[in-house]
Amino acid sequence: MSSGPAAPDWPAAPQALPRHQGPAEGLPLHDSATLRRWEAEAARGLPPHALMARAGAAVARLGRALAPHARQVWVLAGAGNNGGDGLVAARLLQAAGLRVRVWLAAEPASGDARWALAQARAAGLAVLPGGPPQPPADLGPDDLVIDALLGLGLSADRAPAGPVAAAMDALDRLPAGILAVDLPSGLIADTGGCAGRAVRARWTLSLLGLKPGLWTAAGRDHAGAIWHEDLGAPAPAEATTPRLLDAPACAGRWPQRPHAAHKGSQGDLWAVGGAAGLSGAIELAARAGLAAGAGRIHAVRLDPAAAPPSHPALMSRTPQALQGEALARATVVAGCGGGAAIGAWLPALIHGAPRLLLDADALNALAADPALAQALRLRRTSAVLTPHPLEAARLLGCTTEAVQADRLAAVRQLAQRYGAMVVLKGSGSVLAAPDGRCAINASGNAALASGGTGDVLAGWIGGLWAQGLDAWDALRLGVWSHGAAADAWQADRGPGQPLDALRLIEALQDLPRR
Ligand SMILES: NC(=O)C1=CN([C@@H]2O[C@H](COP(=O)(O)OP(=O)(O)OC[C@H]3O[C@@H](n4cnc5c(N)ncnc54)[C@H](OP(=O)(O)O)[C@@H]3O)[C@@H](O)[C@H]2O)[C@@H](O)CC1
Ligand SMILES: Nc1ncnc2c1ncn2[C@@H]1O[C@H](COP(=O)(O)OP(=O)(O)O)[C@@H](O)[C@H]1O
Ligand SMILES: [K+]
Repeated sequence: MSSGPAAPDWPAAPQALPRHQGPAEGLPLHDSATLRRWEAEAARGLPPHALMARAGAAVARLGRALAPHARQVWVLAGAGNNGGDGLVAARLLQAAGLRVRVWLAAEPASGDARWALAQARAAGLAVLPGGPPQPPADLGPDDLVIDALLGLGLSADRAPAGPVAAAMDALDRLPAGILAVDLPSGLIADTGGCAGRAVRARWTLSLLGLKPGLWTAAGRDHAGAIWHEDLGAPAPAEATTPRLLDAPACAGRWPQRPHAAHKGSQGDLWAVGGAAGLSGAIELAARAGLAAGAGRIHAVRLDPAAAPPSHPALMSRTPQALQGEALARATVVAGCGGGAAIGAWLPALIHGAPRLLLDADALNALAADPALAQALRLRRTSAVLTPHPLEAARLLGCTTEAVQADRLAAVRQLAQRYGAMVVLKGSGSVLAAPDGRCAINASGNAALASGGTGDVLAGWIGGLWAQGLDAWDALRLGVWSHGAAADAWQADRGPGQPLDALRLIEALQDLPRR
């Protein structure tokens, strides 16, 4: 082995997520500008190349742990520092006795990466820049591939072309597991979008900080299992950084149910919607509120011709019943299957309901009527909005593509514009409050992509909120546990199994409350 830095002095093994011991509000997720500042500050206090040496060593060590039966490793390195990390890992893996081949996109430009290349060559690795990316012919499923093509320095506005694109093509066709260095190449750290395309990794080792884009939009499909290595560099304090919403961040947040609890002490949930032909949505929301543990559940049908709820524990109500004392005590979930009729009831609900969640057609009514939006902003108590991307686009007056291109920006804008707490649903749901708090949900999967699961979410959050949680806690816990129930379902049955809305309610009931 060459005379590189002496044994790299990283402090701890990379951390697997989500088994972390993070802060109660969730692990911080850092944007790329903060990561760049963090990197520069850390580098100032360390000998030359130390950060890259630590990063490469962490990649090598994790690679060996994840692919313990690998006999050979193929490292694809770009010309930037991401490639430099890959070159360090290549050298260390070779020193550990593995057969290592390296493909390098081009001669590196930065001092750190040039140093890593020189070290790799001195260790006897044949690394010539360019040339077609040819995987080793006998690369097998137990072997390891390291994606060190592009990291934080990705230019998001151009799709990879030339040699890097050819390397990505080669990565698409491999039998072996891919470990992405810092980010799956092509994934945009801040948004989870792709610069035209991105590598699909089996694992990603996120360096220094965790990036929001690993958890939302396309991130979940490309990052695989996410690991973290902070390189021993203390994180900058960023009060408004989005937080990762995962099991540890929700532990101990469930509503309490004292021994002497009775239905009157566990809150009144009113689910308002149920236009003709859409009564299933209101029933799903009401059943989810019941499963969440709310004391009394009232299902309000806006159209008397709509079918009454079929579950015997649900009380069927007319909209006129929701006023006076009843309204003043109510947690109201409005809009599931509401049709156009919900609009007429919103002024009274916005004015009178102390806890109000708007979903589906209530959101469409809100988007169409500036007076409702103004009334919502003037409310003195919390409101929650639960749009999917199309509803969010209507509320913001933009396209769904614009919402999805930067989900964090969209949800923050919604929270500001409507003075409400908002969850923008979809793969990696993002949450924001008007005071700047923000989170990305780590749970959930495509089993939820079926009609009615959003109605369940609305009723489930409402049912938790009705039991005395504050609005942000109810929203966080509701969104995370909704996804966690789908994860538990999928863990039992394997991926690809859809989860219908009624089964989802059962899965929510089965979820341990810890
Ligand atoms: N910061 C940290 O936390 C730490 C950083 N570290 C590591 O450094 C990484 C960041 O390194 P970085 O800044 O050198 O950028 P990087 O990701 O290698 O990309 C630049 C290269 O990609 C190319 N390229 C860009 N866009 C492209 C596109 N669309 N399509 C095709 N090519 C494109 C670009 O080419 P060019 O624009 O010059 O043509 C250039 O060659 C970071 O992710 C982590 O791994 C650790 O060592 C220590 C802690
Ligand atoms: N691919 C996915 N990954 C994670 N969650 C998903 C996925 N697809 C859908 N969901 C979740 O399922 C729910 C669907 O809500 P919504 O689109 O309002 O459905 P509906 O209106 O039919 O009830 C949301 O909570 C959303 O976050
Ligand atoms: K990478």
